[in-house]
Amino acid sequence: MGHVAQMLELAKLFITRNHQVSITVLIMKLPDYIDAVSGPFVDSVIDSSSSERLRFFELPPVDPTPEWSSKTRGHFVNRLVQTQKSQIREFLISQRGGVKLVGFVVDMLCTPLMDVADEFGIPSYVFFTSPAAFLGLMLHFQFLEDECNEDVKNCDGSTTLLSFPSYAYPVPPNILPMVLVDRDTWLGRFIDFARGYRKAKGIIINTFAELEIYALDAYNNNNISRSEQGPLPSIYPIGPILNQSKSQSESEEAEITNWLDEQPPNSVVLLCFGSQGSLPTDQVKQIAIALDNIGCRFLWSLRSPPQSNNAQFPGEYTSYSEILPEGFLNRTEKKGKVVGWVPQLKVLSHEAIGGFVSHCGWNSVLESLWYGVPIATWPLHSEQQVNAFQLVKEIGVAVEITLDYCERNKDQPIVTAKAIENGISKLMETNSAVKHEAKIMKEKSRASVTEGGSSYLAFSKLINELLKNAAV
Ligand SMILES: O=c1ccn([C@@H]2O[C@H](COP(=O)(O)OP(=O)(O)O[C@H]3O[C@H](CO)[C@@H](O)[C@H](O)[C@H]3O)[C@@H](O)[C@H]2O)c(=O)[nH]1
Repeated sequence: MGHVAQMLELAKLFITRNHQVSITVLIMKLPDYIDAVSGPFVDSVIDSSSSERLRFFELPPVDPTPEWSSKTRGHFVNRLVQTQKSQIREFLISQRGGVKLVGFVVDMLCTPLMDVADEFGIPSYVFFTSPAAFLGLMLHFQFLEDECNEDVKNCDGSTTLLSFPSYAYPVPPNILPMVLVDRDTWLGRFIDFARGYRKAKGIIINTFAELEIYALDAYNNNNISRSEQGPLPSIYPIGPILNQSKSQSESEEAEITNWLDEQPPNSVVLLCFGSQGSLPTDQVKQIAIALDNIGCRFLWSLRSPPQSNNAQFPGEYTSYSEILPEGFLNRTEKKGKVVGWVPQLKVLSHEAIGGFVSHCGWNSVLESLWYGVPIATWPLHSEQQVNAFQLVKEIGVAVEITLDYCERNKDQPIVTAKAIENGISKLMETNSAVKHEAKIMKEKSRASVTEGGSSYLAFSKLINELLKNAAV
């Protein structure tokens, strides 16, 4: 979701900002048992957004296959990429003699598809939906591999802090993304993605200059690369691009917003762990105990483990009493609400929200800062641990519940109710430094996309470059 929604928003931004450009979005839905959230979401976006200048082209899906499991995932992804390449090739052939194709924009995890654009002489641009600091780290992966960096190899056990050009502070090795540790399945693939970034004509990134000063300076000064690798492509920090699409019915949304309307300003803590975020039952219980003890108002988006297929989205329980401590829902009825999916952007915009316990997916971070809501970090997977670290140490808009809760260990440690209570109390303190910083970032994020702001200008530059491609 964190990639699909933003790609669609980027497409909309292109046609709003320029009247010459038109966009075709190529999209392939995955079988429901891999991803049941984005399929219905994409359908609703297609219905509401298609226009003469914004077309959607659905690539036929790869056969549903029994191959999908954590062991065979790599093989499945290879097959997926090969299928997509041949389908995109056919699509491009069908466009010959029609409009001039000025650019091919690929998601940050789809760069192998750039080969097809190369065959047709179309310049490729990468759309990077994670922070610029993480882009720097990805571009650094190859060195770590080449140098067989022992600290990184043993990062689960090591405590030696590691310096990376795109992070302002040395990084504890145990928070590095799983892909660096899982050498057999993922590292090679991520190094390949990063090779794609170097080959691209430009990297469009969903961040803004004022938020990631350190990482963007490191990139622009070419500190991330080695001289033999040549200069990096132009980078376009054009964010924040926010997920404006609706993924719920009016009545489902209203149930939540009506409840928020009844709460005092800045009194409610939102807990939401992203589109895929689910936690083990024991962990859910600890959160409930913390909320019970702390007595703070809360809105909790509670999703079940992905293997369950209960409700509209896998990841929702049919009954919360299955999992929550006895009597919890009754005891907290007046001050708390437990739901499945939340209309997150709308919720964050509500004056009742005073803080956000988040998995630190980058879109959630940008959405929170857009409304000046401070964050308590609870990263789960992907690059979320390093995002959390950056938010706490460098940007100063978040307090830490945990920085290293992750899927890396089979025996996942449970964060105790006490630690959760401490984190939420700090988050909800009035006049705290993180609240203040989040408010400042709200102003900066809005200024960046207003005419003349840093992201506005970066987007103008991108469009000008695309139009120059049209002239070639
Ligand atoms: O109940 C929910 C849950 C999620 N969302 C929306 O779904 C999106 C989630 O995006 P994000 O916060 O980035 O989380 P993920 O979907 O987990 O994003 C993936 O992609 C991100 C961008 O690359 C990475 O930063 C994350 O680590 C990776 O997990 C956001 O727009 C949310 O507003 C809702 O509206 N309601």
